[in-house]
Amino acid sequence: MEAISSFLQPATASSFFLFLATMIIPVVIRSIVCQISASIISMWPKGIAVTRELILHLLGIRFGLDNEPTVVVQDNAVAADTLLRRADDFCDRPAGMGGTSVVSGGRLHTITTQPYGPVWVALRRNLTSEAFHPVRGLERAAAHRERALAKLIGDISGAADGGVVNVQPCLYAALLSLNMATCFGDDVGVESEKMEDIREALEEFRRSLNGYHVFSTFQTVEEAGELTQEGSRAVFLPLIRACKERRRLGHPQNMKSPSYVDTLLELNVPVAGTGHPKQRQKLSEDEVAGLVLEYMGAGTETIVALLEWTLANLVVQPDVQSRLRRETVAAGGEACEYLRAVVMESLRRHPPFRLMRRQMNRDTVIGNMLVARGTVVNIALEEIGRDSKIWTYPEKFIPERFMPGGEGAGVRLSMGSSTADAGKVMMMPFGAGPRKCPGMGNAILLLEYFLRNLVTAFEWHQVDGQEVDLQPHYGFFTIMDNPLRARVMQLTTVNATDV
Ligand code: HEM
Repeated sequence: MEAISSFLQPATASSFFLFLATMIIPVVIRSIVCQISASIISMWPKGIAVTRELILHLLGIRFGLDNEPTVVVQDNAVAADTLLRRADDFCDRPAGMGGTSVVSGGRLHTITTQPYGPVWVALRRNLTSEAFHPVRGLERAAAHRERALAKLIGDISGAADGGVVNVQPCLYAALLSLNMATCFGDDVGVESEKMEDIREALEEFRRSLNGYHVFSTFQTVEEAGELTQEGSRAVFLPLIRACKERRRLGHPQNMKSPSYVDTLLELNVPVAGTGHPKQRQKLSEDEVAGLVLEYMGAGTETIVALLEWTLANLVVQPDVQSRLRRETVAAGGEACEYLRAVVMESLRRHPPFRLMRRQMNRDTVIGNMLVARGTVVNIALEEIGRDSKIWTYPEKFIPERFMPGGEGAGVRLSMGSSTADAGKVMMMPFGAGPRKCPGMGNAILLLEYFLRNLVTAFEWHQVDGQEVDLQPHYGFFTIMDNPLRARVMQLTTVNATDV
């Protein structure tokens, strides 16, 4: 009693009521408005979902920075219309929020975060015309791929504890070493302890991204971004400087086979905001570090996640695994139609990005709804690939659907900017339109390369008493909630087969 009465001394009592007025009442009002907006959301036409932030925005009510007006497009016809027919209205990404901001620590230095304009064109063109050039770039990386595969096979054989392997760390180490080699080149000696620092920086990047959810506050994202930016500078700047030194000494490797960092150091980008496209400048070291983090993050996490999901499905469905092995062996270890079907089914069923974010740069009609400039548009990539109007048993992993006669036969992943493509949209794991993923060709090549070698080198089985759990963990990337453990049986000594 004494404690309560002293708590209610006149001065404290008035602070208590002030506390009620400032803290509790807005929460109550907010909850009532949210209830109203939730009912409006439930009545919204199918195909487009709106968040309560958009309703609040339309009602003229905003609660802090995290209340961005947001639309979620769930229908593939609406998504195609949005991304292709109205591409110019959707070519920006939300600045200062989202995973893009995490990557750049809140500064617009990566391809993903650049506003649609000349700097974005220069950075993106550099990636696609060099490292990811469909012939020159991908051939340049062939030796790196072979080394990464040999490491992967060795690690899986070595890590088998009574035949049981934790798959993800082996995949991660192989993809990391491959991306390090294509990013920095062969001779910027990335010794194992440096590799460990890099793994930790990316782990930090992944942790901060996975802790990030679509409706996180701006502050959370910014804090995570600063941490990541700091860690990645410490790790990547010495390597970038080593590349610079190698260039200064005129090392022959730069001429023959430039790495991604070599191309970035060579690049001249337009000076943003001057309006003079011919006025150009070199990238700063920090900008290069941001682009390196983007390359390493996007190129490692996505491929590792998809390979792990695919192997998990092959463990659960031994008949699919046997058919894949049989047809790959029949094709002389090379890519075959069924391999492509397995990869397509994985991309449909387990796209690493559940949502893709854009921000509208003018008032536009999406579906039948007029949506204001500045609204964040989320395209629900996962839901689009699981639309039961298009896919039979959409939740099941059935590669046969992509074989001749199946509902997905002939589906194209690369919707360009042509509006004629819009009718063919059935899934878009790589996005669509001018800002679609520039790593798509490389990603498919890597998925097919590692997968065909992994199924011909090993048989993959369930661990006795441990069922494979296909539950997803939805962070920034969609990964397995319970990482895959598999019992492996070595079949052959592998000769890496490359494209
Ligand atoms: C299976 C692997 C991958 C998937 C599923 C994937 C998916 C995506 C998606 C959905 C987007 C957004 C596209 C849009 O807004 O329309 C994107 C953008 C991007 N991806 Fe990928 N990605 C993959 C691999 C890669 C790789 C290997 C790299 C490069 C190392 C990469 C680099 C990028 C970049 C730089 C962007 C931003 C493009 C821009 O804003 O212009 N991705 N990716």
